[in-house]
Amino acid sequence: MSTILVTGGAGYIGAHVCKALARAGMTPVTLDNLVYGHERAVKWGPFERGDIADGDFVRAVIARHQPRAVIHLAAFAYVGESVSDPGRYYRNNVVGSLTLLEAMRDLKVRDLVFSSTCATYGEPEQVPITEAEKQQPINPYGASKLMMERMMADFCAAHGMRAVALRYFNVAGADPEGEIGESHDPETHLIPLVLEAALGQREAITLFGDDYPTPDGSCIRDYLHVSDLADAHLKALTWLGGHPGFDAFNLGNEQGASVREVVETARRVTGREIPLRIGARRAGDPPVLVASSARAHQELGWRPQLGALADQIETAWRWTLSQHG
Ligand SMILES: NC(=O)c1ccc[n+]([C@@H]2O[C@H](COP(=O)([O-])OP(=O)(O)OC[C@H]3O[C@@H](n4cnc5c(N)ncnc54)[C@H](O)[C@@H]3O)[C@@H](O)[C@H]2O)c1
Ligand SMILES: O=c1ccn([C@@H]2O[C@H](COP(=O)(O)OP(=O)(O)O[C@H]3O[C@H](CO)[C@@H](O)[C@H](O)[C@H]3O)[C@@H](O)[C@H]2O)c(=O)[nH]1
Repeated sequence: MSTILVTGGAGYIGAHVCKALARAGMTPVTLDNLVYGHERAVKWGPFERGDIADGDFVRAVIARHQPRAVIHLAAFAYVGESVSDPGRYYRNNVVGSLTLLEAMRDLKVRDLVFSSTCATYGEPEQVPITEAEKQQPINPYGASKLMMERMMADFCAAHGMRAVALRYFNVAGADPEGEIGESHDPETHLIPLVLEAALGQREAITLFGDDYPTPDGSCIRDYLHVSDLADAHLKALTWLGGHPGFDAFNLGNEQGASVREVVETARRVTGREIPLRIGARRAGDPPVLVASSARAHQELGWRPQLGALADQIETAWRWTLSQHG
């Protein structure tokens, strides 16, 4: 059986990746320090609690489990916080990732799939965004992810590694079978906050800026279901086998939805009231981020199945109800 080390496997996306790996007959080994993750989400394969920045620990985990590849999701991912506390982001996402890369180099684990982000593009010149777009991040979170991409490319060139950066757009929804979902504390993502408002746990949702250059004035994002995203990791692992060096893929649905549209869709799906207040813009938010995933379709043979925003919100709503309902 093939063993895959999954850093951040106790987190939202990582747990869905572990489930997909197990379903495909592989053994995921979760490495997570639980700073944001949950031990109860580690349901498939062994759990190693610790920090990616602890080189001795990472080396011991690799020596013990002999993974054939690493999927690296462990990171801090709050855009707003990265603007107010950049050191926290560079330390965890850059220094921590470098420690992991060095451990892989030392123990000769060649293959790496990395959680990157469309935030590495900053404010794109062309939408939909292809991989050819210039990477000019406008917040430290995006910059920290871009730095890791550069380190990966250099390690591939110097040490014969094979690595792929998956540049996710906005990840949404929950496991359609209801086993896992999104449970962040603090929660900053739009859809879970909207659903908390639908549940009555939060008075209203604040719209961060209604004066963007978009048709309804609110920011547009490309929402991708977390199970579709998990599937792309499996496809990327297979693809790496025949492709030495570094490469990157944009992963999205190629459709934009505005914040107002997300709220409207959630009202329809839940049948509940969701009060909306207009607030100020949030620092570091580009107006429009929509993917071109043509390369991922062609090269990886990946196609999202849950493209409709209403379906994505529906899975998240069922998860929310199961946790709080
Ligand atoms: N959620 C999104 O929309 C989105 C979009 C683009 C990229 N990403 C990236 O995907 C990855 C996963 O995101 P998520 O939404 O699942 O976040 P998450 O916070 O739920 O998961 C991250 C996990 O990493 C762990 N972790 C953090 N630092 C660690 C460290 N130093 N050592 C060990 N474990 C550590 C946390 O405990 C957590 O379980 C992140 O790298 C994020 O940047 C997320
Ligand atoms: O209470 C809220 C929360 C969010 N938003 C807006 O909703 C949109 C989506 O915000 P959010 O769900 O916080 O996602 P992003 O800030 O777009 O960031 C996510 O998506 C990025 C890729 O686009 C990833 O890199 C990040 O890790 C991930 O957190 C943005 O325009 C926000 O300004 C609001 O108006 N009100």
